[in-house]
Amino acid sequence: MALVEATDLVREYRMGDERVRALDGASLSLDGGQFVSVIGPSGAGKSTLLHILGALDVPTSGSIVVDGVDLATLNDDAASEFRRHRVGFIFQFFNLVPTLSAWENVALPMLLDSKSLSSAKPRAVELMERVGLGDRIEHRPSELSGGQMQRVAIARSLIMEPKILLADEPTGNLDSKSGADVLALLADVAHDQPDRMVLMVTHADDAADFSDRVITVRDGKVLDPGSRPQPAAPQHTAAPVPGAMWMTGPIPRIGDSGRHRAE
Ligand SMILES: Nc1ncnc2c1ncn2[C@@H]1O[C@H](COP(=O)(O)OP(=O)(O)OP(=O)(O)O)[C@@H](O)[C@H]1O
Repeated sequence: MALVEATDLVREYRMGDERVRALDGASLSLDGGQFVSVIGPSGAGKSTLLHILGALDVPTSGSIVVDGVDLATLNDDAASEFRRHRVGFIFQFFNLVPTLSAWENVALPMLLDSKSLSSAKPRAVELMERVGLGDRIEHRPSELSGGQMQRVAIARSLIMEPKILLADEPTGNLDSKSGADVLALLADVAHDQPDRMVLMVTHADDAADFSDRVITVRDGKVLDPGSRPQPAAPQHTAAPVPGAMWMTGPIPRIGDSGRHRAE
């Protein structure tokens, strides 16, 4: 079974007497181990699709199953549990807490899951090293570049070992070099584990260069709904991004540092 199976998703918004169909029968099948870009014109329904995949929103009709969980059946508590443990979110403006250090930002999801700061630290530091920022763990967000802040956000999104990473315009606020580094890191993260995937909504011109698959959304529909694995990200392996030497090696799992998350 695919990691993500969406069938005939409809999301309708009511604005007074008017109805807007943000999604209008969108279907999609996605496998693990892939970096998938979602492109399409403004207002096509890309963000709406991403929100539904991440259990931030529910469809008006249609079915959405992620990692074997039927999201339409979840109550609020179960949806929040699903988001905490199975989904990582990455945003255009990083959403880091300015008063916390970089590693504390990375550890935050574990604190929200009732872990102590001290027990979360080794894992947070491991992930900071994984994204190439082992020498920036005590820096505050204001002391980091945009690209570095986004790498902290990626480390944070990984700390609960999610099955899907959802990124909404993650390079929209970055220069092209930092943006390419972030895209290469996301591709690397997707390829690390066969049961994890990264889905990114983007307008970036070079996104396709790093993606295993590019999906177009138009008028609330997915134009290519099939699951179609393609050769793994040729660009960043064939032609490494300059300065991206930190993008090697598997992401350490929580068990590697002797801790376990509560289920
Ligand atoms: N909360 C809402 N209430 C009413 N209409 C909404 C809401 N959210 C989205 N829409 C409408 O649904 C449609 C799809 O919006 P969506 O944000 O998914 O598009 P998008 O493809 O992500 O666009 P962009 O590339 O500009 O971010 C748009 O017409 C939008 O105005």
